[in-house]
Amino acid sequence: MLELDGVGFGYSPREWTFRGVSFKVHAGTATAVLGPNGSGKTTLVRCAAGLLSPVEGAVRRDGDAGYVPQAHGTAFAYPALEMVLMGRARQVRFFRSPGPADRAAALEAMDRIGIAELQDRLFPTLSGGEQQLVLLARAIAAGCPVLVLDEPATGLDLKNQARILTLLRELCSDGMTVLLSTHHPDHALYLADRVVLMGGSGPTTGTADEMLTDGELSALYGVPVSTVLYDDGDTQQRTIVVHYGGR
Ligand SMILES: Nc1ncnc2c1ncn2[C@@H]1O[C@H](COP(=O)(O)OP(=O)(O)OP(=O)(O)O)[C@@H](O)[C@H]1O
Repeated sequence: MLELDGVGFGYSPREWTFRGVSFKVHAGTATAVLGPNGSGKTTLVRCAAGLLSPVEGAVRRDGDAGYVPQAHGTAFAYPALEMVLMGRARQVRFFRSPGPADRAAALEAMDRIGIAELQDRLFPTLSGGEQQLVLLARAIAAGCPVLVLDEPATGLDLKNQARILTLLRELCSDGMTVLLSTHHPDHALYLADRVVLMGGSGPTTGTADEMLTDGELSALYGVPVSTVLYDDGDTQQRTIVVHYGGR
């Protein structure tokens, strides 16, 4: 479980990035944070993960949160497996090196995401999408009950986006609490029970079904958006169509 209660944050004393954010993510469910560039999604998920302290309000979690940042360059040329092993830091006692169980957990996480073959590659030599997958494996290897992800699909090709969405659904089925920010309303429609919409007149929360409507999405992004149904195996799934304008 992850709960935000009246959370407000500002990078400077006189300016709020957002105020009054309240929502609860139950174990076994996912909540998606959506909004335009600069609306405060990264700031909000960093508050939720405990990486930023709210100026007001409270964040409550069942336990530690695994955090997946947007892929970023690092000065340290560690092999990918060592990057994933860093996720095990909580399990490794002071002055000890990671043991066989930690290596097994790291490899299992890489295998689950389908990137075991990258284990010996130096992290900075990986593509942006491959780095993103390694950072996800690191958070999964940590074994935390709460997973917070900042735009996890950014830089991923369509197959890897599908792989991550399927994996996140599986993790929810395993009982994990998932909060993610995303620029993909279709990913929120696929994955999330509830959404937080940033921007406009301030953050609003509700179920994905009631919030992700043509009207709300068009207003949120300032461009006409329609939701449409498609057959996805045995189920019908909603996705979005953006009206770019005819030529
Ligand atoms: N370290 C910082 N110091 C000062 N202002 C910051 C800092 N980080 C972000 N901001 C500002 O806070 C606001 C929210 O930024 P944030 O990165 O949370 O938005 P976002 O919705 O994640 O954006 P994007 O979709 O572009 O990634 C922006 O106006 C940004 O310029």
